[in-house]
Amino acid sequence: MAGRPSDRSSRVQFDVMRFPSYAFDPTTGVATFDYVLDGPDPLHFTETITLPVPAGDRPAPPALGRVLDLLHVVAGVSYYKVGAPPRVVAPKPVAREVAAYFTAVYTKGLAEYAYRNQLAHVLDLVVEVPEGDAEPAEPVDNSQGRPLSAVGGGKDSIVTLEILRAAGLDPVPFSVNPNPVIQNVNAASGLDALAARRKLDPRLFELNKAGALNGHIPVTAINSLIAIATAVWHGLGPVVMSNERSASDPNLIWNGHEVNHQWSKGVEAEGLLRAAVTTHAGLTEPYFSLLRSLSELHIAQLFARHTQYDDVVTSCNKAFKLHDPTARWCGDCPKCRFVYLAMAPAMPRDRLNHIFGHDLFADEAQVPGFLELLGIDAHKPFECVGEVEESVVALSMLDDDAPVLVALRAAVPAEAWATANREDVLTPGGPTYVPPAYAKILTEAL
Ligand SMILES: CC(=O)N[C@H]1[C@@H](OP(=O)(O)OP(=O)(O)OC[C@H]2O[C@@H](n3ccc(=O)[nH]c3=O)[C@H](O)[C@@H]2O)O[C@H](CO)[C@@H](O)[C@@H]1O[C@H](C)C(=O)N[C@@H](C)C(=O)N[C@@H](CCC(=O)O)C(=O)O
Ligand SMILES: Nc1ncnc2c1ncn2[C@@H]1O[C@H](COP(=O)(O)OP(=O)(O)OP(=O)(O)O)[C@@H](O)[C@H]1O
Repeated sequence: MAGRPSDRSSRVQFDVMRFPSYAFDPTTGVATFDYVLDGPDPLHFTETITLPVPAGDRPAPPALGRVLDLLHVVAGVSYYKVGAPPRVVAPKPVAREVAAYFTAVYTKGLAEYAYRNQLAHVLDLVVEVPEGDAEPAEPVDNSQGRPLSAVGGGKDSIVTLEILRAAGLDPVPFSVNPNPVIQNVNAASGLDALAARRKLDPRLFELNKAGALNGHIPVTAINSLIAIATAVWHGLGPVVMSNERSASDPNLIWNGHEVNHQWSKGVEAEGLLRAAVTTHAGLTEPYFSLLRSLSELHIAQLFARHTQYDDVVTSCNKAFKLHDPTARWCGDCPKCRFVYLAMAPAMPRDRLNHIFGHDLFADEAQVPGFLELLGIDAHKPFECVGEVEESVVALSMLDDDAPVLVALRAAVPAEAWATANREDVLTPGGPTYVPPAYAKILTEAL
């Protein structure tokens, strides 16, 4: 069928998503991943991911190919969402742990997309795996290597980088598509960083412009596998993430399923990814989040110790858009409001306003947005923000009479104050996969 992309994506039914092939060139670091939404009138896509090539002709180890096998399937979510076919068929036989990870990424990772587009079947998908035995992986003991520390430009990864550095672990900063924010954060760290490039198939943007199905994808799962592939090729140790405790909390329940905007940052995704990589690629210590036990409020307090990033740190997601990004904080979105509130108890107001370039507590138009964070009148926004309790505790730690604070104090009901416990929010807790040696340095840093 000919026609504009919208005709093809929004009217044509696709039967199945397939993964025809991928290729990797170790001389350039370029990997190309092919996808097809199959049906009477199929759509083909190719994504290109360029890994940094290690110095000294370091050969690509077998484990690298194994990690790329996983990345091929996981990066397919961007293209799956164009048509949401009822079947997804993985390209080759894999172990149970790997199949479970694939299914979780396509269901839980796409839950917000499914909810917003009312595509209930997406949450019930089971990624099909061809018959046959998965070839076992050779064990690779990577636990003692230099950690690769994923840097996203925001406060959390800065805190991790500084904890690893202070412990003498000589971390290697790493980012996918570092934009000026990330480049400036790396420059402020003074450490030599690695970077990978990721290029979505431009066809996707044409289809989106023409009204194709679209929505949120679990981007941390993709960035994490690119980071693991880079660490493997460069002979580094574990990939260390900065995903916090509250990332595991769902935004809402829909048709009996949890919908979590941050699913691939959560602890369930972390455990499933670790199991998949260990089983399929043999790495003994592939990946963990150092900050998993901490609240955002706690991380903000740790961030406040490091003033050398004040001119560059940026957590606002609008600065990370592929097209027309803001230079830094937009000053008017849930993420800006949440991070501003979380940092406020930890630093003087003029330092906070210098970091943000905005005084959010002076702007009464922001009150409804802050009320949302405080759990009044809405579910947790589909954004990278902490728990309601963290926001209430942060507010309880502020005692000045800025106009927004006065309005918020008056609006928070008595029971919310009573249930928000500062001790709970600022005490590390919950399940983590942090290995003992790293848990020790975290404890020493707190
Ligand atoms: C920057 C951002 O927040 N983007 C979300 C936004 O997309 P938008 O159209 O406003 O801008 P772009 O990100 O430039 O995307 C352009 C189109 O490309 C599609 N796309 C992008 C990346 C990708 O890997 N695959 C893609 O298909 C995208 O759908 C656009 O059509 O709204 C989108 C729809 O809700 C979101 O999906 C975009 O989110 C990005 C993928 C993104 O990087 N978001 C992170 C800042 C983010 O949300 N991180 C979460 C963790 C989520 C997780 O589980 O990993 C967090 O930090 O808590
Ligand atoms: N472009 C990227 N490349 C590599 N890792 C990234 C990238 N963007 C985010 N990450 C990592 O993904 C995880 C989640 O990102 P997130 O944006 O929450 O973290 P952050 O930027 O460190 O802090 P903040 O929550 O303040 O924005 C972090 O471990 C972060 O380091």
